[in-house]
Amino acid sequence: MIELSGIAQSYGAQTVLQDIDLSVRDGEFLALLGPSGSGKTTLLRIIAGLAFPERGTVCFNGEDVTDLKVAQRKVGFVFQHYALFKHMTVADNVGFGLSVRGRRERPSREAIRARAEELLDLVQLGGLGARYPAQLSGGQRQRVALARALATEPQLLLLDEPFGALDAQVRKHLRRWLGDLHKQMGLTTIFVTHDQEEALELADRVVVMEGGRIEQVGSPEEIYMAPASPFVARFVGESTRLPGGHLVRPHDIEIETSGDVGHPVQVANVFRKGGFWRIEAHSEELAGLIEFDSDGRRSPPAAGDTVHIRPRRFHIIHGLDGGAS
Ligand SMILES: Nc1ncnc2c1ncn2[C@@H]1O[C@H](COP(=O)(O)OP(=O)(O)OP(=O)(O)O)[C@@H](O)[C@H]1O
Repeated sequence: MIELSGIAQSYGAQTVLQDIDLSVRDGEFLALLGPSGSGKTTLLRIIAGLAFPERGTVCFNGEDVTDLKVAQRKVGFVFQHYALFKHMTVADNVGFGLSVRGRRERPSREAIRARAEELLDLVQLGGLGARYPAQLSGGQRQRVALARALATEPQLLLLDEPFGALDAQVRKHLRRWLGDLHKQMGLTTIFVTHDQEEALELADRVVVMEGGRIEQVGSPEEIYMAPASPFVARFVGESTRLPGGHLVRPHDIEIETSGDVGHPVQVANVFRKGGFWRIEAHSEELAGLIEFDSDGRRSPPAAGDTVHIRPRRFHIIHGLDGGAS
């Protein structure tokens, strides 16, 4: 169990984190999600022991580790820019954390080699230990970095945008793979992402951050279906504002074909979006465009048409009239 209490950090006049309270359960897969500059990486570095907070405490299993350095915390981490050692083979990269241990704790050379091979199998790179990083693809390199992080048997795994630099396909593939690996190993894992899809798909719980504060902590369903603030509603998933001020998911709006119930809107643009149509429309009551979706198998309304729309009942995001734009 990891417990952060009252964590605060600033750089010069800029407050980067304030009043951060957070508990992470054993075995949990937790996502820190937020826009650029919201403080995710700073928080992760404080949990790792790579940075030290101005105020607040970090506890691992009831022990105060706030002042302990990274090497004393038993954490493994993969940062996007924490590159592999180019001049070392893949196997030596994986075994690095073990080979630099003090003489008493250092396993034998053979044991390190065996452990590296075992971990390379785990990340599905068995047999590639003799290669150099330059002879691997980007996705393979990230898996080596993960194997390297796991080599020292950390009690906690920290990942900072581990797949950020990869193309969308590889990223999606590695995301699934990481989810499976977590299920298999059950290691407490905290990962930073600004990609809501990644957070919602992988995490047991998502921590949404903005401006150095936690806006909401919850399961992916809670975050998506019951956002605690307009910020969360806008940042996680798509939302659109209806006359009356409610925010609604575009796919939860339907066109009312029987009579004149619902809100009359005038269609401005229609786009094909995979299996459905995305429609943008104006309303006399609202500045800005309302977005909603229509079944892709039916022909969509045309620009200039007036249609009546209404939200399907249960998924209105309530109480968010203020602040929405
Ligand atoms: N060492 C530092 N010195 C000064 N300012 C810093 C330092 N590290 C971070 N900051 C500032 O703190 C704020 C939060 O940065 P942080 O990297 O934690 O955000 P983030 O949410 O991880 O963003 P990103 O997704 O862009 O990585 C930013 O405004 C950043 O410029």
